[in-house]
Amino acid sequence: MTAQILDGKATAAAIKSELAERVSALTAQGVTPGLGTVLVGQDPGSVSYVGGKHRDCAEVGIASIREDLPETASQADVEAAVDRLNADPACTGYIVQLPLPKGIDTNAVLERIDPAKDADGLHPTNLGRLVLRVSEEITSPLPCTPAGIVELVQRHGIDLAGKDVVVLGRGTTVGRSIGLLLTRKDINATVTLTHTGTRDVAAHLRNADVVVAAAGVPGFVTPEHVKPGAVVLDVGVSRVLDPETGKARLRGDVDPAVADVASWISPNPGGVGPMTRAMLLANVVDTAERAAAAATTVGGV
Ligand SMILES: Nc1nc(=O)c2c([nH]1)NC[C@@H]1CN(c3ccc(C(=O)N[C@@H](CCC(=O)O)C(=O)O)cc3)C=[N+]21
Repeated sequence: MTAQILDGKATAAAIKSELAERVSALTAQGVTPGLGTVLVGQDPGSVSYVGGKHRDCAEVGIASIREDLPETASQADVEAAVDRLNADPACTGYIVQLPLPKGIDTNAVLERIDPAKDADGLHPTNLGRLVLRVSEEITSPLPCTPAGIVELVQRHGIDLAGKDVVVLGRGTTVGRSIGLLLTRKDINATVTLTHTGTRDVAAHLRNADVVVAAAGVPGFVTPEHVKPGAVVLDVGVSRVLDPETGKARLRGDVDPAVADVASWISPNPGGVGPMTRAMLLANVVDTAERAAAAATTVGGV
């Protein structure tokens, strides 16, 4: 068996064209959504992701605002950049690129983001809303990678209701939040979160209907780990040195041979990464639409 491909690139392109229409409608009302980014330092991965986000914005008509700070930036410098974006009416949503350099208190920075402008959905208020709302509609920004995974799977016609999902990794952007989304009543999956303290990760993996691999360990998930017919999402991104070329290349958490066992697999690159970026744009458009609606309500009836 060879798995079918969860095509993140094509799905993200479809979402971007839907968003471009909503951006046109907003622009016609005199509102231009604007994405801000705070980038501290010159980590090649972060520089490339942030660049990609601004290219995506240009594609759908979202304005871009950049705050690029040196590696040596202090806590106060980073917080001042956050304050500028909070105050800037041209910025309707923004992200602080993670990880921040050592010595910066990441949680203090994330908590300083105006929750109404939180394009990453990582502000405690927005994560808290996700905790509180199990069946009600969610009208606050969702964490981009979990939202992108759900969208990718659903747009390929896969139903997650009743499925056993095993998540690898307890990072902020994926592992710790995806269960909140997958266990909502409209999705209804059962979620097991595994991490470096889990006694027998392989045993959990072998029982999973769906694997979300976000451990950041290249090639961690092998064919022996995967139940035949399982759906496998490869979220991890590591840069590894290719011994043949001597150049760094991207490697996911999933051994490509898993495609012989799984029913569906997300390629990496070309899977969850482009979906994460599309969901970031969706959050920016959503927040801009809400801000426009609030402005109309205040001025009108
Ligand atoms: N505040 C914050 N929010 C994030 O969402 C965030 C972050 N910090 N820090 C780092 C991780 C990682 N991340 C990726 C996004 C897109 C791709 C992506 O589009 N990758 C392409 C390949 C890109 C390439 O070739 O370099 C792909 O998978 O096809 C990858 C990784 C977002 N993150």
